[in-house]
Amino acid sequence: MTAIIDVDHLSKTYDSGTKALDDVSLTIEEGEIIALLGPNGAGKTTLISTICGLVVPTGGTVRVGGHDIRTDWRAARKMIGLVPQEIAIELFETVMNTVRFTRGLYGQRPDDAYLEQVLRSLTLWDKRDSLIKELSGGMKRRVLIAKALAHRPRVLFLDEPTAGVDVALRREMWQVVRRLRQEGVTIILTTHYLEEAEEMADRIGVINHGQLLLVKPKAELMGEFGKKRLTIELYEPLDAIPPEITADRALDLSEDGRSLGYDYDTRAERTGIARLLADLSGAGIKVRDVSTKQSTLEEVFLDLVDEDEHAQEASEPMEKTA
Ligand SMILES: Nc1ncnc2c1ncn2[C@@H]1O[C@H](COP(=O)(O)OP(=O)(O)OP(=O)(O)O)[C@@H](O)[C@H]1O
Repeated sequence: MTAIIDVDHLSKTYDSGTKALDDVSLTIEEGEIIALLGPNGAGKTTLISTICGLVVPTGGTVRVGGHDIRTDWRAARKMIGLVPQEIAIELFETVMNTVRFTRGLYGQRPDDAYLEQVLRSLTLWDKRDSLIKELSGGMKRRVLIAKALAHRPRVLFLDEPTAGVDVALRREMWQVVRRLRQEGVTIILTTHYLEEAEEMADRIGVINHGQLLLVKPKAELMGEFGKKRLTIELYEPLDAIPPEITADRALDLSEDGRSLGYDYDTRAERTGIARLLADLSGAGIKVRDVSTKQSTLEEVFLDLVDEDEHAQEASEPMEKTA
């Protein structure tokens, strides 16, 4: 695969003094779907807006298809489509005219055959002559995608594509995005829905305080940071875990004393499960059932952000309490 976007040591400090991006470097391969996760105010929109040339960086460079977004912005922008967070479109215009107009804005020749293909792929073709104000919220969102695709970009940015959208519509949007990827469009999306990233992304980037904490293939992220929890149900309740069992293990006993919880790292060469079960048996503790649960992306994400918060706190100078 070849890199279509190359972000190198990008920084942005707004005039207000807010440091929204702090030395972000990121390479995005052609044809992938990458999800950017981060809490409110982490810098996701700023990163997208800077790559799209809407926000001027205070440091670093961005190249899109080899074109620098500042010195060669016309060529860079042609390759990009942006679906913004807010629905802001002319309500008294038809769907078809809306996308035609956007194509014109990019200085491209009319190409109704291509726009028909776009509207069909977004199941908007039947609505081509409807006014935007007559459409449902989900259809309006799809018009935003159609607009972003009107000039045939190779990279599509989706800023929280399903914020405030119901579950059925969210799944529909996911299908739309997958279809676009099949057509070869590279997709960068920001989301607050971990399920969305888990469902769709090839790679996941986590942003906090303007810094890119990591970017990893989804499977690797889940495997590397994922922990598993083993639950051991007991025949007889325990008042406390015998000391010879606790040893140096991360074990906990449920309130009713009927089950033991054991957290282990999926990366570890030895999980210690066999030894734990042997020790339980040796102590005469009979096991009724065992089950395991893999941590979700949500838990992995919260752990990462939490770790970063602690690291930030530790690096901040202590306030004087005079
Ligand atoms: N135009 C602006 N002027 C000044 N500060 C801004 C501007 N836009 C964003 N910020 C600040 O920069 C930081 C990053 O904001 P940004 O919108 O990029 O975060 P985000 O991760 O997209 O957040 P959310 O998930 O809430 O959309 C925040 O502290 C925000 O208040």
